[in-house]
Amino acid sequence: MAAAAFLCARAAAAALRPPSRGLPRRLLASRVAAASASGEGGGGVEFQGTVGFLGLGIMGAPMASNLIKAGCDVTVWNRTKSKCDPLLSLGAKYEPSPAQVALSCDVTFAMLADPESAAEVACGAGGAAEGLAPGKGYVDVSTVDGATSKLIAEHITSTGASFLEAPVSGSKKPAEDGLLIFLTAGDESLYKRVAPLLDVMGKSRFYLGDVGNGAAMKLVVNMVMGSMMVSFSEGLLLSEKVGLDPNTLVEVISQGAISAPMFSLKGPSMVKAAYPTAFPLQHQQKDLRLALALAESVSQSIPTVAAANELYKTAKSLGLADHDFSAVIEALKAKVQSSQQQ
Ligand SMILES: NC(=O)C1=CN([C@@H]2O[C@H](COP(=O)(O)OP(=O)(O)OC[C@H]3O[C@@H](n4cnc5c(N)ncnc54)[C@H](OP(=O)(O)O)[C@@H]3O)[C@@H](O)[C@H]2O)C=CC1
Ligand SMILES: O=CC(=O)O
Repeated sequence: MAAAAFLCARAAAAALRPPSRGLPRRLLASRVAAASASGEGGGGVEFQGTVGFLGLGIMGAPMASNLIKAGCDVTVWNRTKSKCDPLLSLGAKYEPSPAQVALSCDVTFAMLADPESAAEVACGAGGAAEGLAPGKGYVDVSTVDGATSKLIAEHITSTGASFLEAPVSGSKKPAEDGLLIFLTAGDESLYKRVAPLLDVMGKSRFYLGDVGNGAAMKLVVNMVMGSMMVSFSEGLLLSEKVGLDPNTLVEVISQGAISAPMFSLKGPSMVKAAYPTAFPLQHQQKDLRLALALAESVSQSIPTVAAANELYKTAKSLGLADHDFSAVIEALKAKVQSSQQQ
């Protein structure tokens, strides 16, 4: 509990910290704005208690690590147990199932690969729901579709516990740096209760209302990102084909109105055909698949996303599922090659 109180002090201080001493002004503004919008007054909310973390992949491990470094009392679980070791070295505790983590913690976070694993870990045999009870909270930060999130919410709330969906925008590095953007929806009092924890892991947070809205926002953001990456890949390949230096294209783009950190970060390695994994390609394709279903549910056509999805599927079939999603450029290269052979 002492550790939790320490965390509260840190979180409140983070929300109020003058820009010159810490957060850039724009981050401070978004933090305070998000807090004000939810009626918290921008001063941070005290978190009291212990924290569980399920799923220690590319994102979950640094998020849990930041909570531990901030002084939280954290208990972890991961399907592949060895991934818990670095967190245990930092001071985390371990429980052998999601149910036991949820039983021993006040609030449990889950960062799983996809809808199937998120549902399994929350609702399956030995899942978190088995350890939940009134007064406890479950926060799912995985990227899933609204239907899965609602199913998990029903299961969790049937135990008397509270549920918040809170998918994140931002990749491996923002997760390491505590600069994620949380897109939350569901139980508002749980949102306020865990706000200090979100502020340790992220730079801003949005509360979007009913369960499903956070998932929908995340899918819309990621469908734009997935299409942007395909368009960028096409540009890199075309520039090379017409005799330009693709590195110069990256620099030109970085100085204009379509500049995006993603292009500057990934462009140089894409030119070298290197794709160190920050956001696995198979997760980007999953998000496009889920975004297409979301669009279909409201009869909206998203043809650019549909075309991009086909390229990610091709990239998966080329064995690139675990590479960074920027490896989608390899699917385009394969297309060019096969059209040249015809
Ligand atoms: N990487 C990124 O840049 C971002 C990812 N996301 C989203 O966050 C989520 C996690 O992504 P990320 O950390 O990159 O993915 P990883 O593939 O690195 O990690 C996936 C996690 O899910 C676990 N898992 C998978 N299947 C099961 C299962 N059937 N039962 C139990 N656990 C399972 C894995 O366990 P094990 O270790 O045993 O395989 C691992 O802990 C995804 O929904 C992704 O779309 C959101 C924003 C950014
Ligand atoms: O979901 C991926 C991200 O970078 O955000």
